[in-house]
Amino acid sequence: MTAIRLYDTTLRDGTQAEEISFLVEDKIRIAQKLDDLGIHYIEGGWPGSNPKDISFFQEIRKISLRQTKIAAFGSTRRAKTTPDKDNNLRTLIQSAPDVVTIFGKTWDFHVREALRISLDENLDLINDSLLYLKRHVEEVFYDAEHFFDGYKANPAYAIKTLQAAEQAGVDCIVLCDTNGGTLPFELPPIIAEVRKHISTPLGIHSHNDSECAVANSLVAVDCGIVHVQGTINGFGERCGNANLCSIIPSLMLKMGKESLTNEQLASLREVSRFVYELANLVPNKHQPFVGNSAFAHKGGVHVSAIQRHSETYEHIRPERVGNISRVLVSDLSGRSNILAKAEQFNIKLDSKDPLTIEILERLKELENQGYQFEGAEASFDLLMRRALGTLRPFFSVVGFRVIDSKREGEDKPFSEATVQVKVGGHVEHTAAEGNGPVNALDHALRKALENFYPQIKDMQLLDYKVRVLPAGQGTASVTRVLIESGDADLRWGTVGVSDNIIDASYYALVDAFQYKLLKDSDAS
Ligand SMILES: CC(=O)SCCNC(=O)CCNC(=O)[C@H](O)C(C)(C)COP(=O)(O)OP(=O)(O)OC[C@H]1O[C@@H](n2cnc3c(N)ncnc32)[C@H](O)[C@@H]1OP(=O)(O)O
Ligand SMILES: CC(=O)C(=O)O
Repeated sequence: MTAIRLYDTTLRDGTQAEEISFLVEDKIRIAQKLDDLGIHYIEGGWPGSNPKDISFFQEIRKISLRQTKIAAFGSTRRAKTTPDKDNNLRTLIQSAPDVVTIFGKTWDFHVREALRISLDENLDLINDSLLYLKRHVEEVFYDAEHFFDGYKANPAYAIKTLQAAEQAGVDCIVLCDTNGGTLPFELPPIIAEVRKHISTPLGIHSHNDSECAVANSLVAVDCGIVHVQGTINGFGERCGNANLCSIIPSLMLKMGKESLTNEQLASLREVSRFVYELANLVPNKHQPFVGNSAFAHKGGVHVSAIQRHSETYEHIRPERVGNISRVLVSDLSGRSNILAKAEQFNIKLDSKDPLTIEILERLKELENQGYQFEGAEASFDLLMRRALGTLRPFFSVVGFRVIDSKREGEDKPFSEATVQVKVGGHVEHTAAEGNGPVNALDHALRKALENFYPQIKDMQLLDYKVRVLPAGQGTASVTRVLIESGDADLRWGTVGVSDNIIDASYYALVDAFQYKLLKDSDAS
């Protein structure tokens, strides 16, 4: 088996993505996480670019890492200077990394238009920059920027630029698809030609502008490339970089390549989410391998089959990358979805039980009204228990009223809710103010229920989403409210639908409180 060296550039190319910026502390934490994951090289930044990146290299030296080598990134020297006087090259050496990676121009068009120098001058600056670095740094990598576009425009010159790097004794030459326009079938003949002229180990760095960055990286490995660059979650300039969260499992589980241990591979989803969290971005649900939906089964035909054998609709075992299989319920469900959910909620249900069909029909009817249970599993659990007649009625709401008013000269509107809640034989009448009508209703319901169920105090409303569903033929538009609640142990979602937003919120809130009481009573 060939071992593949993984080179992560989340902290450099990843930060070139719109909306992504990491503090030095974030970069250090991500570097430690990637070290635990087993990444071989971490490109920490461009020290010649900004003080934050200089400080990353100062700080990371104080941290003991298991096996990862830290790489600093920069460019070949500027045309009008010499390597020893070039500020960028000097800063790279001063940052004292394990590895230096510099990029240089391969494409004659770029040499003429971007650098505005002659083709020979460019060969000199690639060669003497790398020779100079090799004298000061143990391991030096060369990123051949725009390699594939350069090769297509002028193959002889593109190869000469790689030879200029090879003659300087670099440790790896990385073929870059900088503009991300290369398609997978174009790589094998080009890489085969490169291998006739270059014996230095080769790497790949692909961008995702044609949505082929992962495919191109895998094809390159299939052509004998041994060093793969990419980022966690595919963050990177424009449409992003090659996504290591897809490349790593494909290399290990499909191509039989050595890179991480199985245990490290099983932490991939956690690493992906950690990086999303520090980037302050919502994880992409539909991300292959590590996303929430990567192994979520919705169609009844799929659910029925995966219950017989999971591989019928799963390309790998989700546990291999730290993910799980999930069954969703919707109007595309069959009995298998209902039975799978019942099992998840510890509810005994038989496929031949007429109640299974009844629940399925009720589900489809509610989805037709605008309900959606994919993000509201707690409401679906309650729906099943109501249908089975096993839900303990912890409380009922006799009625509520919400007032929202604003007077001239007042900054904010005033919101107040009153509710009448019945618990056993007692009716509790409470009123509360809130920051908006739904918040007031939430406060009033809590105030009433806390007298009977003090554990309600532990519960918080974490997220509130409203969606106005377009009117169908002959029907008014309706509002769907999804609420996420949580306590110290769990988070759960509930849903309410009505043509009135307060009423829709009321249904979702009542389910949220019901579910809290149900789960606490099941646990006791
Ligand atoms: C393919 C990639 O993703 S490469 C990485 C790209 N990342 C970044 O650019 C982020 C960090 N960059 C920066 O902080 C800044 O651009 C700096 C500090 C590097 C340079 O800033 P400035 O000196 O103000 O130059 P500016 O950004 O305007 O232009 C880029 C300069 O680099 C030169 N340059 C570009 N590529 C190379 C190269 N491979 N070798 C040498 N010089 C290069 C350009 O010719 C231009 O110099 P000039 O204006 O003297 O002709
Ligand atoms: C080096 C690099 O980031 C690129 O060519 O895209």
